[in-house]
Amino acid sequence: MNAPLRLGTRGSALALAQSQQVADSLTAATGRPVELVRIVTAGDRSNAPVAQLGVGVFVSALREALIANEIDFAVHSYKDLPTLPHPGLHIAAVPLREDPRDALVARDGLTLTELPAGSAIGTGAVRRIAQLHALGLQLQVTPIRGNVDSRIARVLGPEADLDAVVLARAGVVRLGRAAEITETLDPMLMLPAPAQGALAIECRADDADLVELLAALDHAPSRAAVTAERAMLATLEAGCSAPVAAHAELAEGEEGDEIYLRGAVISPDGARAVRLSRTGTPADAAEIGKALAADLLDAGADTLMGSTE
Ligand SMILES: NCc1[nH]cc(CCC(=O)O)c1CC(=O)O
Repeated sequence: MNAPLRLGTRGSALALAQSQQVADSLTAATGRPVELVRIVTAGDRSNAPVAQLGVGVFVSALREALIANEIDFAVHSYKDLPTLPHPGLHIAAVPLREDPRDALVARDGLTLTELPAGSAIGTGAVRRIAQLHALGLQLQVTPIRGNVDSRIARVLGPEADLDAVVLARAGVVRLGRAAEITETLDPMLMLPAPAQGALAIECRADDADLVELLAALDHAPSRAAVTAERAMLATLEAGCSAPVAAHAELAEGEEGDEIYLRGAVISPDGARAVRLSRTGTPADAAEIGKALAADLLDAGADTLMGSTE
C-alpha cells in the first residue's frame, strides 16, 4: 500500500510553506501522498537570541525525529545546516534553488541608496551588518531577530519602528510576500550567505527506496552551486571566524557548463574585507570552494575579526 510519507517540519510559517511546497512537488512527480508532521524544536520553545542558541537548534530536533523513525524525511533551509555531515542521514535532493540574493523591504518603496542618511535599517545576520557598514551609507544599522513576518512588520506594520530591513529574498518569496520587496540587492553590494535560497531534503541514509524516490526532486545545477559555496564555508570555518558570504553562478562556457564562485570575508565593522573568485566545472564544485577558501585565507581572511566581537 502507498502509506503517506511523513514529512517532519517546524511550525513556523516559512517552514510550513516550504515543506508544503516540497510535499506537493513530490506527490506531483511520484504520485506518493505526503503528510506533514509538526516537530517542536528547542529554538521554537525559547526566546533567547539566535546568536546565543545557534541555528543548529532548529535542525537538531528534526534530525532526532529522523533517526528515531518518527518521520521519513525533512526539509531544511540549506544555509541553516551545520557544515559537518550528520551520521546516518543523507541529503537526497537539493531542489531548484530560489533566487539566493538578499532583499530590502523599505518604507515608501525606497531602495538602499535612496534611504536618507541616518535611516534605521534592521537585520539579524552579522554578514549583512558587516556589508551594510562596508557600503558606508551612513545608515543606522540595528540588529533584529524574529520570523520573516515580524521583521517586515518592523517597517510596514502599524507599530513600525524601522525605515528598512534586509532579509533573504527566498524566504519572502516563499511566504508569498514578494510584492513588498523594494529592492533585490546586487551581490556586488550584498553577497549572500552560502546556500541561501536553497533547500536540503534529508532522509535516513539506509532508506534506499526513499533516497531514490526523493532524487526526483534534485536539481543538479542548484546542488553544484550550493556544494561550491558550502565547501568554501566549511574550509574557512577552521581558520576564520569573521562573517562569510558566497555566491556561485552556473553559466554555459565554451567547453560546457562553468561554475563561477565568488566569496567574501568581511570584518564585523565592515572596515576591511577580502573578496575573491574562482571558476571551474560543476563536477569540481567542492574543489573550487576549498581552493577559494584557501585563497581567502592566504589573502588575510583569518585576520578580519574586528574589535566589535
Ligand atoms: N536566517 C534564517 C533563515 N533561514 C532561511 C531563511 C530563508 C531564506 C533561505 O531559505 O535561504 C531565513 C530568513 C532570512 O535569512 O531572512
